[in-house]
Order: sequence, then structure tokens, then C-alpha cells
Amino acid sequence: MEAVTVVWTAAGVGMALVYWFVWVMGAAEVKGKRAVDLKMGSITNDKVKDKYTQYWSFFRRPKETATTEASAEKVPAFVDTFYNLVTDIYEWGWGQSFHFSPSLPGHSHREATRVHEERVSDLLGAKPGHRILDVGCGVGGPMRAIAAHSGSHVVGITINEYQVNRARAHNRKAGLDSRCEVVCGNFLSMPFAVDSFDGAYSIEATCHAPRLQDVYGEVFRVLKPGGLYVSYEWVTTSIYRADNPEHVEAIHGIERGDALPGLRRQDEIASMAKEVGFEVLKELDLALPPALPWWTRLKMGRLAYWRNSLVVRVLTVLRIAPKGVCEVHEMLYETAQHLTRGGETGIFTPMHMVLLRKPAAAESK
Ligand SMILES: C=C(CC[C@@H](C)[C@H]1CC[C@H]2C3=CC[C@H]4[C@H](C)[C@@H](O)CC[C@]4(C)[C@H]3CC[C@]12C)C(C)C
Ligand SMILES: C[S@@+](CC[C@H](N)C(=O)[O-])C[C@H]1O[C@@H](n2cnc3c(N)ncnc32)[C@H](O)[C@@H]1O
Repeated sequence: MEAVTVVWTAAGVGMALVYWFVWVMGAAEVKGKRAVDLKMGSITNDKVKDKYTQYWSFFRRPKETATTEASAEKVPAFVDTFYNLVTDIYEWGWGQSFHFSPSLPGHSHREATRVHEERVSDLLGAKPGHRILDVGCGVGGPMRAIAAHSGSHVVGITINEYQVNRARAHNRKAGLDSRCEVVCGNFLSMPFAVDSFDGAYSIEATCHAPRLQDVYGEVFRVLKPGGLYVSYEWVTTSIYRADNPEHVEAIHGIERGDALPGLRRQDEIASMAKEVGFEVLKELDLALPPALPWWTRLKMGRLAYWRNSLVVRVLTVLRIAPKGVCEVHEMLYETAQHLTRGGETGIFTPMHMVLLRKPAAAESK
């Protein structure tokens, strides 16, 4: 074979491989976005590395972040940076719902996700005519599932403007924009009137609040008297031992890689809810048997992670994805190991469910 032919053949094979990795394999989740569209939220390409470094130095010691008042105040801004960095990677590799669900044998991840979301809707008794609040709504996967399942009107709030735009675009595409609204704001001080919602929920979002009472207090304020609130909380369980270095390493890893100002203990949640005035109707760790492990979805993807790292690297070299994406992706990969360890050892659950009620006789503040 002539040298020219060899060069052209090699180039052709190379191009085909890039095409296969980026376009065919690049969309890890059927409904996720494509690898070629990976952006870092509203951060401009030249600022991605700096923002990532700032994020990392802030969340390196999560417990300190929660305990000093001055740094606790900065948490929402760093959480916003975090979601600029990870939102597209989450959508690409996980889908439009940014949470875990117990596995369901014989069912896809998407179905397990939907069941976990519809459970919220059923616990709230959401129905047509109800105005329901989604506290920390992400790009709106749960909001659309709950609006479709219950016929209710859902208003979501997220601190991240990039997510607001993504969520609104998804709502339009799903034909649910007349019943799904998205607002950019801080759930520690919400731009909603007193007694203005029939129900509220938060799925794996309030763990970003330095003090749970602050976000629960806000939900209490905007709920109508008698209104219900369901929350899926990230917590350490009674198996966690602060004197076990392996436990501490896993929990710190989860906190660092998920923008958390210190995980709370499972047994603290109900009393914090009562502190702001809620009645606690139910409390249950949805990860406990007979539920099947939520972390298998993370574990089973090792090959996918390897492929994704390669895709991200190729895209960065080709300057299709901004510099810094590889570091963020690597951080998420490590976080996945810590989450898996947390699940396997039983020291952590991302689905401690509480069902709360604002008393019917509660006074509006
Ligand atoms: C509730 C929160 C987020 C929970 C999960 C949705 C995300 C936690 C860790 C994320 C991921 C880890 C590994 C990524 C992988 C390396 C990449 O190739 C594809 C995306 C991941 C699977 C990514 C997806 C979302 C998570 C599972 C927190 C922030 C409170
Ligand atoms: C892990 S995501 C979960 C999103 C959504 N509940 C879901 O399950 O798909 C956490 C969400 O909480 C939001 N959030 C975190 N801190 C916030 C704050 N102080 N105010 C408003 N939203 C916040 C993030 O922007 C993000 O949308």
C-alpha cells in the first residue's frame, strides 16, 4: 500500500472513532444532552479553571464552612458556581433528574426515578388546582413528572440561572410550560408570599443549606396552614462513626464533591422541622430494605466513566469543551466512589424522607 493511502486510511479511521465516541457514545443517557454541547453553565470558557479552583478551596473543609457564620453566608454563591460547573455533565451522564432512587428489578433507571418522584406527589396528595413548590428544582425532571402525574401547578426555585433556562426549555419541549414555572432565587429567602402554596417538596436539595431550619422555616412561611411538605434528605445514619477514618474519608469526600456545608445526622431532621413549627407525620429512610440499593447505578457505570473521561479529554483537546471540564469530571468520578462507599457501608443515605405539616391553626408571619 502506498504511504498516502495509509495516511488517508488512518485519518478516516481516526475521524470515525472520534465520531463514534462523541456523537454516538457521547449521549450517555438517552434523554441527556450531548457531549459536544457540554458548557460550564454561565461561566465563560476562560474562567472555568479559576472558578473550579475557587470552588475546591472553599469546600475542601466542609465542616468549617458550616460552622463559621461568615463562610456559611458564602455557601449559596459557591453552590451556584458548583451547579454552573456540573449541570451539563449531570444531564449528559445522568438525565434531567438530579437525584438517586432505589433500584427496581426489571425496570430502567428512568422508571425507578419516576416512581421515586411520583411518591412525593402521592404523599402530598397533589391534584389539579393545587399550587406546589419545588425547593431546589434543578433542571426540572421531578417537577415535570409531578405536574404530569398529579395535574397540579408546580413552581420551582433554584439558585442557578443556567438551570432556570434549561428547566424552562425542557418544560416547553414537554408541553408543560403552562403548569411548570421556574424562578431564580435563594431558598433561604424565597420571593414568595406567606401562605401561597398548597404543598411543597424538596428532593436532595436542602442538604446545601448550612442550617436546615433556615430553609424549613421559609417553606413553613410560604405554605398554607394545613399544607404538607415532603423532603428527601441527605444524612449520615446511626452506623456512621466519627472515630472511624474510613467513614470520615467517605463522608468528607461526599461533602467536598457535592458542595455540601456538612452533612446532618438522620436523627436531627425531625427536631429541626419541629423547631420551625412543623408537625412530623412520617419519617422513613427509603433506602432501607426491602428497597434495593440506590448506588448500583453509580457502580455499574465504571466502563461508562472510562468512556466519558475519554470523551471529555478528546473534546477539550479539540477545544469543543472548555478547559477545566476534565478536572470537574475527575472530581465527580471521585465523588461517585465516595457515594458508593457511603451506600455500601450504610453510613449514608440520600433519601431520608420526612412528611411534615404546617398546623391548620398556624399563625402567618
Ligand atoms: C443530589 C446531588 C446530586 C446527586 C447525583 C445526581 C450526582 C452525584 C454524583 C454525580 C455523578 C458522578 C459521576 C459522574 C460521571 C463521572 C460522569 O461521567 C457522568 C455523570 C456522573 C455519573 C454524575 C451524575 C450525577 C451524580 C450521580 C448533590 C449534588 C446534592
Ligand atoms: C442535587 S440538585 C436536585 C435538583 C432537583 N431537586 C432534582 O432532584 O432534580 C439540588 C438543587 O438545589 C438547588 N439549590 C441549592 N442551594 C440552593 C439555594 N440556596 N437556593 C435555591 N436553590 C438551591 C440547586 O441549584 C439545585 O437545583
